[in-house]
Amino acid sequence: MTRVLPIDTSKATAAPGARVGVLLVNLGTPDTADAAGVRVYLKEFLSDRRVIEDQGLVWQFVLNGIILRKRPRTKALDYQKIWNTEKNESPLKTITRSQADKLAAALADRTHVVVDWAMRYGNPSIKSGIDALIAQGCDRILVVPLYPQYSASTSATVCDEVFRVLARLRAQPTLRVTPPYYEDEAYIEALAASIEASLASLPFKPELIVASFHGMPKSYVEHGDPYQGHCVATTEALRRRLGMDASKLLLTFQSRFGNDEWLQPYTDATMKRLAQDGVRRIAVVTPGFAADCLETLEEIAQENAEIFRHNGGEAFAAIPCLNDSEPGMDVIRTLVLRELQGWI
Ligand SMILES: C=CC1=C(C)c2cc3[nH]c(cc4nc(cc5[nH]c(cc1n2)c(C)c5CCC(=O)O)C(CCC(=O)O)=C4C)c(C)c3C=C
Ligand SMILES: [Fe+2]
Ligand SMILES: [Fe+2]
Repeated sequence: MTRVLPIDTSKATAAPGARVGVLLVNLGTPDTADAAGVRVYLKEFLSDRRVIEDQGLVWQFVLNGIILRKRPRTKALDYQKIWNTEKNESPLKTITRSQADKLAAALADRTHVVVDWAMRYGNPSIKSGIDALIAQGCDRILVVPLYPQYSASTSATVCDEVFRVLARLRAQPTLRVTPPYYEDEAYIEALAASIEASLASLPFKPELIVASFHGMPKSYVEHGDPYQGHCVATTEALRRRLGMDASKLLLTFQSRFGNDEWLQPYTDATMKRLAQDGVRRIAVVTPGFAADCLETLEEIAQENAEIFRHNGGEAFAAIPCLNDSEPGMDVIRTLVLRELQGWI
């Protein structure tokens, strides 16, 4: 008996040609800054087993009965504070698109390279990105998860989704995925340059700098996720490059979600403690985010600034992420060109 693969050939037939596709991928964000948009986004995000590892009945009840009833409304208000009203989209989308445009411009002399971008959750989806690259004749694709530090909840889930899309294709493109770049020279150099430039432009001199990374449940690391080690390696490399010790460049973890213990020290508790201990002027850098987003523009620059000031702090600066800046694009370009070797 002939076995027929259940393959979707509607859009994804490869055009003849030998082009190389580069797909930048970041986490994802709601399509609209209202409760309905945030609900759709959170439902997809928090139903991912890579993010919430125990998707059992208790979680189904908590997610559908509690979180998705309340959180979309409160988070929509947060998104409204940072929304790009000109483009009517989340900053994460604006910045990721610009990173892709600038990378395409930098690779313009390689006419057979096509650059596109996608979001792991929401839009534009990874499927639409891969379909578009294949439709332009790409038979090789380099996927670039925009996370300097690897974690299963971010980098691995990008690969999961890419492989789900490829699983439906008869004529699959050849695939490469960029590795985490948590201590690459270009990345550390770009972070250091951006910190030095920000410090030089501030109207005050911070007594210390806090490097705040997105947190995760401690148990994920105990089960083998290398994320914490990557964050430590980035921070230590930055300390060496800036000539600062652990008392001048602190490492913290933000964005705790739920009641489990997450990686410590927590950013918000550190803000409170520092201010109460008499620190008056600080700067916060967020090296784990390739682009500014809700977690940097609202949680750090607004919420944590407020916690610091409320407890006696006087001056707080949130240093922008590398985004599509010259040093930021240097990181992405260097990574992509290195991983495209042999293909271009
Ligand atoms: C268990 C939950 C979560 C884990 C683990 C997690 C890891 C993780 N996340 C990022 C990057 C981003 N997260 C963002 C938002 C966000 N993250 C979680 C939960 C977990 N993240 C939630 C529920 C949300 C949505 C906001 C909220 O409801 O609080 C974002 C911002 C997206 C945006 O729209 O701007 C980013 C980016 C990393 C790097 C990471 C790795 C440990
Ligand atoms: Fe997150
Ligand atoms: Fe947050």
